[in-house]
Amino acid sequence: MYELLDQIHSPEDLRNLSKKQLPQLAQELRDFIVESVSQTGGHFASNLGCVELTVALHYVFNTPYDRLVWDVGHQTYPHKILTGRKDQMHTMRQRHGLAGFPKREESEFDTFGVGHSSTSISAAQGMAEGAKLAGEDRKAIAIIGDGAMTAGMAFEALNNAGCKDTDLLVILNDNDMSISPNVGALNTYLAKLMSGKFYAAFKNTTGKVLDVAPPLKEFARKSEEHVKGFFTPSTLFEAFGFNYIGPIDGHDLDALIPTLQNIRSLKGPQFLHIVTKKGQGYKLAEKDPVAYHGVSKFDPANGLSSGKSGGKQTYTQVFSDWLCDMAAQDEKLVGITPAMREGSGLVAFEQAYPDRYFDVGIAEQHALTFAAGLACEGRKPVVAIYSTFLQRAYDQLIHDIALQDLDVTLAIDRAGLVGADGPTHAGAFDLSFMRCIPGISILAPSNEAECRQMLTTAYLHKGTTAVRYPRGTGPGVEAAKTLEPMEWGKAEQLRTGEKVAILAFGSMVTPAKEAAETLNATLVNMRFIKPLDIDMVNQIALTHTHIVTIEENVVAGGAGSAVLEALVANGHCKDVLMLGLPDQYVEHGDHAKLLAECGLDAQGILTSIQKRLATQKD
Ligand SMILES: Cc1ncc(C[n+]2csc(CCOP(=O)(O)OP(=O)(O)O)c2C)c(N)n1
Ligand SMILES: CC(=O)[C@@H](O)[C@H](O)COP(=O)(O)O
Ligand SMILES: [Mg+2]
Repeated sequence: MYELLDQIHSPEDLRNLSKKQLPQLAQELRDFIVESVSQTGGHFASNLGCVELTVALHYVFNTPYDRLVWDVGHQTYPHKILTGRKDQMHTMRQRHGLAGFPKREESEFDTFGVGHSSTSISAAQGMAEGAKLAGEDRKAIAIIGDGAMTAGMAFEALNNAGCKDTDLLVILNDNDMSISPNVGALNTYLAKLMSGKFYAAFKNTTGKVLDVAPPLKEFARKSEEHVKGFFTPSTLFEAFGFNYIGPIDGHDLDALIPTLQNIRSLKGPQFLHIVTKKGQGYKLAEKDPVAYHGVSKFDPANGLSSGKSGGKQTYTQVFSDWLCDMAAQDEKLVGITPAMREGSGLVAFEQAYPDRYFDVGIAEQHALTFAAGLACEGRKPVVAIYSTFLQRAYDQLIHDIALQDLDVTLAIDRAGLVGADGPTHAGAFDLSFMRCIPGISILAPSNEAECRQMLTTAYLHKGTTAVRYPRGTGPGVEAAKTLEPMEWGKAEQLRTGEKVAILAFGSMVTPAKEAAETLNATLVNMRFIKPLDIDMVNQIALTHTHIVTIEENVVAGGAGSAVLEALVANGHCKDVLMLGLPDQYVEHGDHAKLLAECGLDAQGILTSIQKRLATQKD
């Protein structure tokens, strides 16, 4: 039972509370998040850090008329709870349940769909300009973390918004953390602001007392100057044309609420810098915000279980081991991550080779062009990147790397569906968008051992190469300790059957095995999407009547399309069934169940082929 929280069904209810009741509400909200996320899993520490800010925003602003635009969106559980979704929190990130990120279809309070970072300022500015054009006085507020603030897109938006007189409020939620500790010059700069004249008291208090909270007179004066246009910038954000306010304690409602109320009446671009603690209120998360960034189910009394999973190795672990082993063999190897050290498996590499490790912040575009520069100087860059985030760096992949035939290896994790994070994070498109780039080579392993071998193969191959592998574990084929490459461009025929040939790519080789057995079909592990093994395709076409392609990528433009193109180019006219992800966004949920929904589990593959055969006469 939550005395106040149970009565809040919309922000209207929240706005009917007295200010005095808000600290209790915040405490209940925090308790509820601990209870609920410990039962469902999901993003955790950032949500605890955002409780007071969320209460204050919905209290002060007239949501949903006023637009709250959250960056990344992994910190929006308090927002979801306060906007009528408390009773659905137990469905978090499950199929047909609540999404882990804001989603426009889910609620009118979710003004903008997110998952990828650093979009909030642009979107909020668009909304603010839209309101102005419509003659409406609504407010637009972007809430962005210090990690998300490091991306180029955020600065593109500041650069644009700061020269307009549009009413836009940017709130920087600075907790000195990205997923791992935040990096870069901006982070150093924010730390300086923190330790400066404004904020001396915060660090040594329980977070309740501020020397200068709220600095109302100060910001009223500054904003008057700002409007008059003769103010001298003293922070980076002022130099960008914003009226800078802060830093203030983002856990202190007595500071947040009057500050926001005052800002609300100000005109032009406003920038509020708040300081929070990731994991606030749950000691274990405060102590280890990296581990508690995203969690699986846990016992709130004891925290995350520290015992090893004991299960199979994940592909990420295979990559992590390979990277360290290859780095030991080749001193030219350098490893790059755009802010995904843990997720991409670079922790061990950073520890062993700190000088050759580069966390460039949330900056995928920069990560690739930076790799290109290193390659120009004879280094051998390995960029570890999630498939979905590589989308951000498409031009850099073409223009800065492949076009110049630079020797860069992309280790593309989370290729295919990712499960609970849903469509914003699915690696559904990389085969399609990379396959058309001249000069690039693309490999997809069917198991862990092959993953290691392919990483070696790609790394030793001169030129731009990509190895794409899925989230989580594979079939459990233990990787060798050696660094042996495989034969370049050659597929592997796993089974010889009759009439039907299944050409499977990467993660789809294992589920295709059952169908191949049942149908007495030929099964080929294609291994290379580019260069495609044309000899194999020709030989299959000459000896089979039906060809089936299977991939964990959208069918449109993917690996099956490559096979189709090869068949046409070589004059084969065959019945081809192309299986893969559909031409729609696959929602969040359990990975295996989603694959089954897409017909990409063993049974689904068999059924699709049988249906097709039933419609064909040979
Ligand atoms: C374009 C993009 N790259 C990487 C990520 C992965 N990612 C999600 S949250 C996060 C850290 C964000 O840090 P911050 O904005 O400070 O929020 P905090 O987690 O500290 O609350 C990262 C790197 C992402 N969502 N989008
Ligand atoms: C919000 C975000 O982008 C990350 O926290 C992401 O959810 C991590 O995904 P993995 O769990 O697959 O590393
Ligand atoms: Mg942060």
